[in-house]
Amino acid sequence: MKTVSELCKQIKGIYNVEGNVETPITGIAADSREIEPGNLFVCISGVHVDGASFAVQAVEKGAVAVLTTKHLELPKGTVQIRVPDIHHALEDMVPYFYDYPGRKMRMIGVTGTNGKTTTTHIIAHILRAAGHHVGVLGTIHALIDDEELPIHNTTPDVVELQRFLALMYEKGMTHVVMEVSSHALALHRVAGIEFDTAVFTNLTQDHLDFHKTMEDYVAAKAKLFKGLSFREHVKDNKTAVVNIDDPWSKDILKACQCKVLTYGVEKEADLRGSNLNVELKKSSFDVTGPFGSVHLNMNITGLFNVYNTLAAIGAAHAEGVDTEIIDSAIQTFHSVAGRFELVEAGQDFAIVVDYSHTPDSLEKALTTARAMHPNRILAVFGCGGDRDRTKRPIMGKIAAEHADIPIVTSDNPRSEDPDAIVAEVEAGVKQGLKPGQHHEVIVDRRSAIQRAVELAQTGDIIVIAGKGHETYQILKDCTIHFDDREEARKAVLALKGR
Ligand SMILES: CC(=O)N[C@H]1[C@@H](OP(=O)(O)OP(=O)(O)OC[C@H]2O[C@@H](n3ccc(=O)[nH]c3=O)[C@H](O)[C@@H]2O)O[C@H](CO)[C@@H](O)[C@@H]1O[C@H](C)C(=O)N[C@@H](C)C(=O)N[C@H](CCC(=O)O)C(=O)O
Ligand SMILES: Nc1ncnc2c1ncn2[C@@H]1O[C@H](COP(=O)(O)OP(=O)(O)OP(=O)(O)O)[C@@H](O)[C@H]1O
Ligand SMILES: N[C@H](CCC[C@H](N)C(=O)O)C(=O)O
Ligand SMILES: [Mg+2]
Repeated sequence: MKTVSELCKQIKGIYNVEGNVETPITGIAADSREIEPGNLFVCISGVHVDGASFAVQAVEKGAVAVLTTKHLELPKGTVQIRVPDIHHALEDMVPYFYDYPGRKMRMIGVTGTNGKTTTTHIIAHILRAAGHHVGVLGTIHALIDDEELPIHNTTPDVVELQRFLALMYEKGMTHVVMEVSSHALALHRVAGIEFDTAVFTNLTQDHLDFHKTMEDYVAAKAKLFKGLSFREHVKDNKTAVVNIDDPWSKDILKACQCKVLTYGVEKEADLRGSNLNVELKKSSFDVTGPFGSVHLNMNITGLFNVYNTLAAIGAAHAEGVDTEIIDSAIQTFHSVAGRFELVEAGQDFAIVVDYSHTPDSLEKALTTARAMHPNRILAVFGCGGDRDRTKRPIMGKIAAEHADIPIVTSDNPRSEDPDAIVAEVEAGVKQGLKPGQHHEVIVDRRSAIQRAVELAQTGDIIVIAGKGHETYQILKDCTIHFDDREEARKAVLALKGR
């Protein structure tokens, strides 16, 4: 526990305190619904609401102090810490409050547009095989060894993140493998963490609603690698693991002042994959690296997963794991939920549920399906509401070019009109269609999946893209339970029962 005075001493800029500075603080929360007695409540002005409007509620729940930019009318006795910039103050205070857990464990960060979740899971699997206690933070969940905890964002805000890290340290984790999103880097969510190994997977279009340009997007990603140069604290021995085949790797390499390990398939690299052989449920490839050459058999498929595996091998190597352990762990790794996941309900065609929700990942998923030499590919996909609109027609065109039958549907429309979103996607589909090629638009996702199953013939592959592991559909007024895997299975069983 620390006092208000101790916390305030960390603030690098100006601040003003009203109330008893010796008040002890039991925890920090930016969400009034999560306040526990003795906590400091942080008022964040968000996209939807101003956290300050929940300050009174937070105090009623037991908050003893409030961090705010403006004077608030609060119950007597509540400490008010006023700062000009909440985010800067949080960066200074929160990691200190939790005793900098991100400096006491080996921290491995993975950034890039696609492949972060998959790569973090492969790295964690290898580190566990080497006998380490590993925490994982990312899109699907947080893992502390094999204990699973829910998470709000791919990379949570500084308060939630430091709380997770403190818990991981307390529970004996020696390593943390985490996805570091560009939002997190731009919004300083990873403040106070000293990364040891950082991985760059790739950079292609996404999130331009937030970053505006690709240059701004890569600059955010590069921050992770600049951070590897800090020599302020006790850690040393830092490595950047970089996909050299990606054209944006030049910008990442410019930011690195530490050891670099490159990986790739096309260009000369420290770790190079070759002789790829893909099947629906498995694949194999050769990897040549500092340790010589090995042939690897994997239970995951696709060229994109060769890249993810090379990245993971590089990170594990940087973390000092023996080559034999790395090789055998790769061969016992099983896929991540919702990433090229097969739905098998006795049908004579394949159904793949995949989390591709960007132009590049959709193309990768469809070309991987094509490499299986299917009869035809049916692609059921959509684009999220309240997200980068410019990717909609691009994804539509890609689906038309790489699938035989594109079926446009809804994917978390959020506050937007679902009909308007699918219309923007369909405009792109029309640009990519070949003469005589059939396409459909079915706004209701359940009906779209049923339709694909009805249309499927022996030897086809249906790729249901965009939602992967998600078990919900976010609509304007509510979020409903929705799971592509369940829907596909139900659709097959219903068809068989007819
Ligand atoms: C645009 C964005 O980044 N939004 C994040 C932001 O939400 P917001 O600004 O809308 O917050 P808000 O709802 O207005 O609330 C403001 C404040 O009031 C507080 N509040 C709110 C309600 C209440 O009853 N009591 C209360 O105290 C909230 O806790 C918050 O501190 O702050 C929230 C709390 O930290 C985040 O969960 C939320 O992420 C939303 C869910 C989101 O979807 N973000 C995406 C764009 C994102 O960050 N994605 C990246 C990349 C994903 C990837 O590509 O892998 C990620 O890392 O997840
Ligand atoms: N290295 C890669 N390059 C391109 N596409 C990939 C790669 N790895 C995975 N994909 C595709 O992207 C989808 C999402 O993969 P994954 O969840 O690992 O990425 P992510 O970066 O964590 O995504 P998010 O930004 O949503 O967190 C997969 O379902 C697959 O279709
Ligand atoms: N991390 C991504 C996930 C997108 C998943 C997709 N199903 C959608 O809702 O657009 C985002 O928040 O943009
Ligand atoms: Mg992810």
